[in-house]
Amino acid sequence: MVLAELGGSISRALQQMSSATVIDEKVLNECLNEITRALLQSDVQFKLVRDMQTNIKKIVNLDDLAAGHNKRKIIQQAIFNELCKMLDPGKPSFVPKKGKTSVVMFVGLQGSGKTTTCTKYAYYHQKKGWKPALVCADTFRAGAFDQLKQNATKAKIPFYGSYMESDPVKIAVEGVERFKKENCDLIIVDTSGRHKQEAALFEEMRQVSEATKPDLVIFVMDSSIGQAAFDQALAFKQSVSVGAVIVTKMDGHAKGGGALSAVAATKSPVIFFGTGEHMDEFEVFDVKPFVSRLLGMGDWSGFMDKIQEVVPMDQQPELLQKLSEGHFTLRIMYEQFQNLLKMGPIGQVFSMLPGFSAELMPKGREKESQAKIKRYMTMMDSMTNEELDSTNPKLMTESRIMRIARGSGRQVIEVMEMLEEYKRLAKIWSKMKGLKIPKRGGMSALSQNMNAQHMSKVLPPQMLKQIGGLGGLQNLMKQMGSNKDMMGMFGGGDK
Ligand SMILES: Nc1nc2c(ncn2[C@@H]2O[C@H](COP(=O)(O)OP(=O)(O)OP(=O)(O)O)[C@@H](O)[C@H]2O)c(=O)[nH]1
Repeated sequence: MVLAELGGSISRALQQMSSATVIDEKVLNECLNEITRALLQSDVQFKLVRDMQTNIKKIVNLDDLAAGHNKRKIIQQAIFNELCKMLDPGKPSFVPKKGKTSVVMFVGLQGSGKTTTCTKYAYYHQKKGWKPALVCADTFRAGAFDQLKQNATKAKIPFYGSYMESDPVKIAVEGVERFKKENCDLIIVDTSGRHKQEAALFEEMRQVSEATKPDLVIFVMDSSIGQAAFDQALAFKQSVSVGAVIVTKMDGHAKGGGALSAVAATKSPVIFFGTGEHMDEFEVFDVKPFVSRLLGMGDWSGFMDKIQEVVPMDQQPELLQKLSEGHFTLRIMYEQFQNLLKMGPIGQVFSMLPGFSAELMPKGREKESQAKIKRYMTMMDSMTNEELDSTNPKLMTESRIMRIARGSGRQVIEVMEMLEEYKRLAKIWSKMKGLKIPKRGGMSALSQNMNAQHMSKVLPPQMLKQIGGLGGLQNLMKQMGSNKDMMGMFGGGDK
């Protein structure tokens, strides 16, 4: 069962239970069985699911359920807490410090996405001002060095490897030494994989680890390996001292359950997850937002974080001011498109919003939307400053439209379509007029000042429908406001 479906199945099971007139043990058991089935289909290990069922039964008090309390919420909260508990190994992983040399070794089976993930990890830190370096100690797979070299060159990250040397330990040691001398603060060692767990692989891991003495060993796991996750993770943990997990390929038909099993097997936290083949399709793993997404509840804080990431802090007050004035120009639209493109795949961003499932923005359509945005921006590049900064649509005369089309090599009809899109957005923005702007806290503070009315006006209609209209949105926001844990989930509480 893919992630987006799990939330739906759990919601249905809860709905059925809350519509029963009397909630007795039998009804509760049926509901929990239904949820158990959904979790198993999402690849959560059988033993974990069984323990969770037992725990929930202990927590949920039947008398509370009968006394007119919100049964759904009580059980949903219990499931939420249990899943969070499963993903929390109780101790944090080693965290490298900027400016101080750390060696991080990556291990995992062939094809798990290890090499790709090494570069993503390096790139993520490089963007934050670190000085990372990559060492290719994978001498088993022909082409592994070329792949790492290509990725590293693209991201302008120094790398080390050899076409001639066949001893992975020797390469690893040489690479680490060289980058220590060059004062790199994050030395990443990519190791060999094998198609399956075999003694030779584990022996090689042990030797590389012994020789390079990594501060952290990261186990990379493909999220689509299903119920095999627990045993695979355990096998690696028994050979090298795995201290953290990265789960890859969480996009598309990913099942999230494997992550829970990997944590249980390695007693180490998941620290990042991969959501695509590109360098920036990589996210910090945060337990509460992840579980919230697993249960189809959205990840408001992740969405706001993305916005924080792409709208520079110094531009935020200005943008918020314009937002509150309902003053929307083509230039603002251009800047917002730029920000949107920086955010990465649009579907990935929208899937973080509560109630918005990935199904609404299928993979193929994302590319289409991005291409459209880029097309619009090319047309706007042919506009004058006056046109970009005006809110007066009358400036856009027929001859100007034809000129813009010619200048950007597009059809007149496409320019008109872009202007229609501008009008549609301007209308949405005009409804934001009068929104109270918080003095501090930028975008995330603003999100807490929005009321359901404001939100309903800016959300795409399709999405609003999915949440259950204005009523559904009000409920959702009430939940966000009335429950401390839920607040944490959506970024409003003391997470
Ligand atoms: N969709 C998707 N594909 C990914 C992700 N991470 C890696 N891949 C793809 O998975 C394939 C295997 O990735 P590699 O990085 O070559 O795998 P590896 O584990 O290093 O393989 P070995 O070097 O042989 O051990 C490549 O086609 C990657 O582009 C991800 O998060 N999502």
